[in-house]
Amino acid sequence: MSRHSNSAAQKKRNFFEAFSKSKAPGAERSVAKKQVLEYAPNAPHSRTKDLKDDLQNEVCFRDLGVGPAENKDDLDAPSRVFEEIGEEEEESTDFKLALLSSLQPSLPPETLLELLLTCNGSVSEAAKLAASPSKKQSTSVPTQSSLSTFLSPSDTDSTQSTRKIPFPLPAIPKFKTLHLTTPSQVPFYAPATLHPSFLPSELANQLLSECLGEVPSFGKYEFRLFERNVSSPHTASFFVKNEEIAAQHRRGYMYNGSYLDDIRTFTPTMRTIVPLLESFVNEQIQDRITNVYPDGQKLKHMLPAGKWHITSAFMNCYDGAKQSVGWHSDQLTYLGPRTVIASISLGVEREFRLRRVAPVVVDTTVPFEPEPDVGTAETEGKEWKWQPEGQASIHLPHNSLLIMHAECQESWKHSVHPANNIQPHPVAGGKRINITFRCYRQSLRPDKIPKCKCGVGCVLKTVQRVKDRMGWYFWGCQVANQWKDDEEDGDQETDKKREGGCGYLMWAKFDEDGDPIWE
Ligand SMILES: O=C(O)CCC(=O)C(=O)O
Ligand SMILES: [Fe+2]
Repeated sequence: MSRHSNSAAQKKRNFFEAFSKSKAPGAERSVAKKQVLEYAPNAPHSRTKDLKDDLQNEVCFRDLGVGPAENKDDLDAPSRVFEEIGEEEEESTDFKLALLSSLQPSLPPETLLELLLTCNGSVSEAAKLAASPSKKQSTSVPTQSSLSTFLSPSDTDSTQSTRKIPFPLPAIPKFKTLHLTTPSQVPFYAPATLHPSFLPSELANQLLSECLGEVPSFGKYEFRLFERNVSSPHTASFFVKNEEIAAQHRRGYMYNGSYLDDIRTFTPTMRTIVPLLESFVNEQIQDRITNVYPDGQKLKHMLPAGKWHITSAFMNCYDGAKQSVGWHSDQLTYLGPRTVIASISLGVEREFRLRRVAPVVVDTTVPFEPEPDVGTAETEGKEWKWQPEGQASIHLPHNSLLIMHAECQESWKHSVHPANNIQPHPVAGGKRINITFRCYRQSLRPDKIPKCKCGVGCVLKTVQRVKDRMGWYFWGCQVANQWKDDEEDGDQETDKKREGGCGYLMWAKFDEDGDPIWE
């Protein structure tokens, strides 16, 4: 049974934050017939330049290319690990493990493997990490431990905690993957906070067990990209906090033109951890306002401090090393601008990547004019040209909490990278479970959101690639990203219209606290 239905086409599947608990009957068959592509983050890059593509290209293929190696001395953070994209996996893992073992003979193989994974396969960096003082004190590492347990206090805290986090963040050189190996490094290179082990361990294990009970009935995201049906290489489902919110969702929450009709309520442990999350996340938001954002003020459109609360969550399951999620930013339709998302990881440790794709825009009511000294954009005459950047890589162990802060969805994209190897988790086996807890706004309920000319609820997005409009919000038609079923073939005119949608676009305005202003 599909999680989406639509009065016109019950079986349509959606993109963006589309969710399906289980596949539609016959989905496998239609997938094969229609040449469904599995959306892979490493697929060839397709650069888009205009607003139409901003609308259609929510998933941004990884912006890779062969370019000159950057000078590693350009950046001066000693504990950072850079790797050239494309240099990974030149030797087999066994070979690397043997090499690492010869450099660090006192460490057990599982420790060496975790080090190697954490360092994305770099033997030299893994050896450096293994040689750090706190590492030498302990030769056995608990399964799925955070990398922070390897590091001496000087690696984790003393240097970083006294430094001010820059805003906006400095650019990561293009073609580089910057491995952030300790939680304290994270906010210096990505708009995020990492807690390496958030819940009491019993509670985390209980949550994991409940989630593992849910995942067998999850389905893949299915959507349309560049006129082809595509399915995401992982499974997911959607949850809301209580029945009252579920009832609201059943009355019309849409994702790419279809109603979300299969909604689960939080499991008992999800409910238990809501207050813990809300209090920690609000604390972190306040800390960021005080210490990071300009003039100690919240960013325009952010919820006031203390107001972040959980209404809903996506639960994702990555079964095995190769399951992943491609580059995307989360759909803002019901979240509104400058949203904060709290993401808990359970089971197998996987690599989460973040890449800035647009300048950080603070005031979106006037045409964007970046400050000359931010180092995140460069000018040619009067035109601001966005420079492609490299990416930050954050390894998310069991029970870690990653907070994506308010600038994350508008200016950055994120992905879960396919892994070469994973270390199986004693309970989850090869699976990683991820729950992204979200705060939907009452002011952005479905009945308040504009409809496009196709009669379908609009999607809210940010302009990320069009000069002079960078950071502007718009309501747009999302029909082009609807999964197209077989039975829609035949009438060429109708098919053509469905394929491209109606092209509806309306600029979106929000007040200081991010609630919509309708004119
Ligand atoms: O699995 C993750 O860490 C990220 C999931 C995600 O990006 C999403 O649910 O939108
Ligand atoms: Fe996401």
